Parts: sequence; C-alpha cells; structure tokens
Amino acid sequence: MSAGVRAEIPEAPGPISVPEGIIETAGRTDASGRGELRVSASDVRLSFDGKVVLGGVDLEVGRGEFVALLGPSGTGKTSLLRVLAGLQRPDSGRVLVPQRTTFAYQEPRLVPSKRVLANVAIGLPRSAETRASALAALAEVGLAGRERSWPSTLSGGEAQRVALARALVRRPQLLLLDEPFAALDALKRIGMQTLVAELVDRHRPAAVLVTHDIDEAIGLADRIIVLNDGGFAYEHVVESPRPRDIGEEGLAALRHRLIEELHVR
Ligand SMILES: Nc1ncnc2c1ncn2[C@@H]1O[C@H](COP(=O)(O)OP(=O)(O)OP(=O)(O)O)[C@@H](O)[C@H]1O
Repeated sequence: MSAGVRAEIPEAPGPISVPEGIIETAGRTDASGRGELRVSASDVRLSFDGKVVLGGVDLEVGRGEFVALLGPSGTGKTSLLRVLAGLQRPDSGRVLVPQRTTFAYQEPRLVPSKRVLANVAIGLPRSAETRASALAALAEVGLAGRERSWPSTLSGGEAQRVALARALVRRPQLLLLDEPFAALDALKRIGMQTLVAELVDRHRPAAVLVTHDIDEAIGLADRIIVLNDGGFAYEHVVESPRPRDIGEEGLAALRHRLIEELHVR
C-alpha cells in the first residue's frame, strides 16, 4: 500500500478526455444481474518504470456491492483503488466511476487544528444542513456528543470512526477503503468491520476494500478478488448474506483456496 497516510478525500473526477486512459463520471447504467452499476473499468493498464502493475483489468461493481481486493504485496491493489478514485490516470483503458467517490485510508489523518465536527464537514459548504448531516454521521459511527473534541483526544479507533463519518457525510456512491482497519487492535478492528458492513448495507454505496486479511475479506465482501501478475488471478463470489454463515467446512475450504492463490504463485 502506498503508505496509507493520505488525507485527501477526492471529489469526483470530472470527465477527462485524454488519448491514454479515460476516466469519466458515470451516470446510471444497468448491468445485467448487478443492478445499478457504480464502477465500470475496462482493460485498465498501468505500468511504472516499465513494470506492468495493471495489465488490462476489468472490474464492474454494482450499487450496494462489496468487493475485497486481496493480493501479495506490490501487486497493484492500491494502484487500482487510486485509478478508481481518479488519483492515478491509467496508461490506457476506460474507467467509469460515480460523482461522489470517497477514499478511506489506513490512517485517519484528521486535521489536528480542527475539532471533530469540522473534520467531518471539511471541504463542504458551511451551512445548517452540513452541520446536521455531520452530526448525524457522527452519531452513525457511534460518536454522538464528540463533535467538539479535538483529534488529539481521540483513540485510534475513534479517529478512524471520524474518518468514516467524514466519508459518510459525502453520501458516497463509491466507497474506496485502503486497509482502513490495519492499524487497529484486534477488538477495535472487529468493531469497525461490523460498523462498515452495517453502513454499506444501510447506504448501499459500491464498496471496494483493499485488505491483507483473508477473514476480513470473507466477512465483509460479496466478491473476493485476488490480484496478481497484473490481473485478477482468482475471483470468488460469497453467496451467503451478512452475517456470513458458510459453515465451518465452507469457511475452511475458502480460506485454504485463498491462501493458495495468495502464496503459491
Ligand atoms: N507513483 C508510483 N511511482 C512508481 N511506482 C509506483 C507508484 N505507485 C506504485 N508503484 C509501484 O507499483 C507497484 C504496485 O504498488 P501498489 O501500492 O499498488 O501495490 P499493493 O498491492 O497495494 O501493495 P501492498 O499490498 O504492499 O500495499 C509497486 O511495485 C509499487 O512500488
């Protein structure tokens, strides 16, 4: 992952028309079997210094769908998220993403000189409506009453919840999550995973999560993709709705398969 310490919340990229990769904001598009399509990336190619990172990736994600990207280190998971966020222009290919796209990183990177509420509302027009939405978002992440706190007084888990509220208040149609739980201890991590699952189920953005945690991917995602050698090496659809009940045997088999895909290549 690219250090996971970026604070920006990219607003939607406007339509960019370039001879190489094309990133556009998507309107409503129907995809058979996937409802309202939120992400459509086709034949996305990206190289750095002659090294192919994405070698023609195709990805479609529908509204309310949760996709997890697994893969060995350096296989381009963060790069793919950055392409979807409009932060990285691909060398070629076509990417359609919705207007309201937000990105959550491993580190919350709140602005220390702003109180919690101002951090949540950062970049939005100052209005009673924004304030009300920010307060509602804080309540949703379990931080009602903390709006006047300073970031320095928050625990790591609380700060990450504020970052989540900051994403939520923008009513994202696409939520990009780059190892957002990696810096948390095990207990907080489980709490955050449950919260994110609930928020995605309630607000139904398309969600794309980069993680190194196989169980996290199984617990959260509807679709698990293993990225390797510049493309999707393996794709698994988790049929069981949340909370997952795929049985001990099913879980063990899926875990085993994913470990194989991640390590035997
Ligand atoms: N801006 C950049 N300039 C040059 N090389 C880059 C740049 N961004 C990423 N890379 C390279 O592209 C490759 C893929 O990086 P990326 O961060 O997307 O991988 P990743 O799968 O997210 O890795 P990790 O699991 O370790 O977080 C790496 O070899 C990385 O060094």
